[in-house]
Amino acid sequence: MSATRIGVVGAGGRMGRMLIEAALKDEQLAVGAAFDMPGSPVIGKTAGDLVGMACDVLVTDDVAAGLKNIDCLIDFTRPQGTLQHLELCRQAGVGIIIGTTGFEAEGKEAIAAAAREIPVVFAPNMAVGVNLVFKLLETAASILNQGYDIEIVEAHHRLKIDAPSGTALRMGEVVAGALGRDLAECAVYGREGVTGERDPSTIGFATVRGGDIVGDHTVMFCGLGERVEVTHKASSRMPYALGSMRAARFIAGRKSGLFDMQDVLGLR
Ligand SMILES: NC(=O)C1=CN([C@@H]2O[C@H](COP(=O)(O)OP(=O)(O)OC[C@H]3O[C@@H](n4cnc5c(N)ncnc54)[C@H](OP(=O)(O)O)[C@@H]3O)[C@@H](O)[C@H]2O)C=CC1
Ligand SMILES: O=C(O)C1=N[C@H](C(=O)O)C[C@H](O)C1
Repeated sequence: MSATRIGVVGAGGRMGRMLIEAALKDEQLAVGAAFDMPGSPVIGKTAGDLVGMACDVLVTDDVAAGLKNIDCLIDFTRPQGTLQHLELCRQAGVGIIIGTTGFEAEGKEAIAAAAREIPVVFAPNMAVGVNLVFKLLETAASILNQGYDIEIVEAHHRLKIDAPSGTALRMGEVVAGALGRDLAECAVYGREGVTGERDPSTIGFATVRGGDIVGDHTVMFCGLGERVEVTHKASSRMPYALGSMRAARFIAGRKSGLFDMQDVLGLR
């Protein structure tokens, strides 16, 4: 069987480089294209240059042209860029894996609409461990469903631009869903001043930003006399990249559909 050819957009970014490295080490995948922003210092370099490995695919800013050389695009950029790339993929009939976070509702709707024509994996966290945690949270919330206050704490590096993280928000959705609540109605994003006593129906979020923290998430179920904490800590971005490689293999040969990592990992 021939290798699935992937393209990486945002190739010079933290995740872009990790994705190229993971794909070059994967015998079932090949790097067919690499893209970054016009004017980026990585344009004109090879994908291999970015990771110190052998690969002479040039980094270009012409996504539309490069889609001809790939079966699937992997996008960890920014919502505005991702939505442009999504439209190009839709026009070219190429599948896309979206790791970008920070979308508004309109952006999520555009992704769902495109998935009616092309295969899309869209997940705020591609790491297997985090996706296991989503399942653990369903169980925890369904058992600790009364008398426990839920607080979600996340910590990331100083360069992260969105908050709370996409993963923290998904954790909130999972817990809210298991408790029959709507996160949009019960989320509290930070507290300041005289807040009054805690409303037991709320799910609180707290965000830490600093240094080179790769990504920590803790969901706390705080009762009287006991507290359960479910924590995931990433010490490398490679688990996100390896999950993305699994997603690339998952959509190979599919015609359309909106999937997440629970689908890719068979956890649904
Ligand atoms: N789902 C998951 O498992 C994970 C998701 N993420 C998410 O992935 C995204 C990227 O994270 P990270 O790699 O740390 O970020 P970086 O800033 O390191 O990389 C982003 C890359 O995208 C490029 N870019 C920025 N804007 C655009 C645009 N409009 N069009 C095309 N390219 C663009 C940047 O180019 P330039 O540098 O020239 O601006 C850069 O190469 C974030 O949303 C993050 O939350 C991160 C890790 C895991
Ligand atoms: O920006 C990051 O770094 C990360 N972003 C994702 C998120 O917002 O959840 C995933 C991971 O936590 C790293």
